[in-house]
Amino acid sequence: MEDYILKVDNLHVSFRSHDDIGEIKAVRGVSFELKKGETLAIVGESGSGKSVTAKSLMRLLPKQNSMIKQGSVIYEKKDLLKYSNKEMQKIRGSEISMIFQDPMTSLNPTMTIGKQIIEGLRKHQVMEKKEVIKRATELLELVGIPSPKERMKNFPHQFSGGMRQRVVIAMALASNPTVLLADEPTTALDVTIQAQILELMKNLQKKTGTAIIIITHDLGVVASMAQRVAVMYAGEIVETGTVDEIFYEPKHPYTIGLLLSMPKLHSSRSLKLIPIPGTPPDLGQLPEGCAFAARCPSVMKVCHTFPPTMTEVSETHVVSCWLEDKRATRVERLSELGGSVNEGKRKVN
Ligand SMILES: Nc1ncnc2c1ncn2[C@@H]1O[C@H](COP(=O)(O)OP(=O)(O)OP(=O)(O)O)[C@@H](O)[C@H]1O
Repeated sequence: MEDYILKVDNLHVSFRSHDDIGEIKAVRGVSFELKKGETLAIVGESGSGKSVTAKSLMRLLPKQNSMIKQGSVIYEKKDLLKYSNKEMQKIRGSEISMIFQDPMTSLNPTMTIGKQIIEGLRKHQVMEKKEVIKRATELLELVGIPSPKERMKNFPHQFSGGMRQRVVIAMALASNPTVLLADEPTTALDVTIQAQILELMKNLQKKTGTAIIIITHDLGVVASMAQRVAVMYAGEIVETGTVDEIFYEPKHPYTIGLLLSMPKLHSSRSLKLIPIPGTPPDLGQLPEGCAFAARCPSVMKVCHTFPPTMTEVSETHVVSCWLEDKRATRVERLSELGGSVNEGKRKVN
């Protein structure tokens, strides 16, 4: 029996460029599985395609300039990419919910919080008025809003940023979704509130068994929330593994660079943060070989010519890098994180 709830296979998403002649390849062959009740983190630099991936699953991409070119998103044995808009509307917000970085994206500023939650509940279930009000109040209580009955009468601007995000979580979880997509849900919040919101999401997940995809560039969030991590670079997943595999045995030079450039994991002040030199490639003019080659401290000749394919490191750990590919001759491995490989030994069969 399949133990995944969602399976994304070879997803390709492009945008038409502003001048209307080029193609921006924002997502290029993304594949992953989400298991029941687990949390998968998608990490990567800004512009690596994390949000576009999540929005594709929800079919929330802008219609005017985006194209899902290839791939499938299997949920409940059916491909969501083949659903009609009407069918998708039924799934969205009920079986699959999404939380965005800015809670105001999901809230209507002109409607009271109570009315919005009630409308959300009624969209997906037939409920008596009294029952629906009771459920809405319970939801606000569940996410830690004090005096929920009174707060139902307030408008979004009468809540703080953290409280608004709690309301959005309450709305997203109102229908007990099987999958929750959380796109940078705590980025806009201060550290204490961030910790509270993450704790809240974890507790709710324990109760409901919801599987979560969390998009973040904060490795502290990954460590506290996720069991597995997918690392994205220039529209591709370059490495996937358990949190321990990614944090303690990263294989892709980009993952290593990402870990070294992030402050959250360094408890000791003496450790210097090392930014990844260079910038990601233009998604409208991608290089022939590996998209990371131009920035890679361990680059080999082959990397500039042929794109790498996925190599299995363990049952749970895969990486798309020539350094791990048996077809490339053995190269001197990085002696320490961030070190560079001896240029003279970079030869490929
Ligand atoms: N509406 C759009 N129109 C044109 N191109 C877009 C659009 N949205 C995204 N893109 C392209 O897709 C790329 C990936 O964007 P995406 O929002 O998925 O990045 P991200 O990894 O989520 O970054 P961030 O962490 O900053 O949110 C962008 O660099 C951009 O080139």
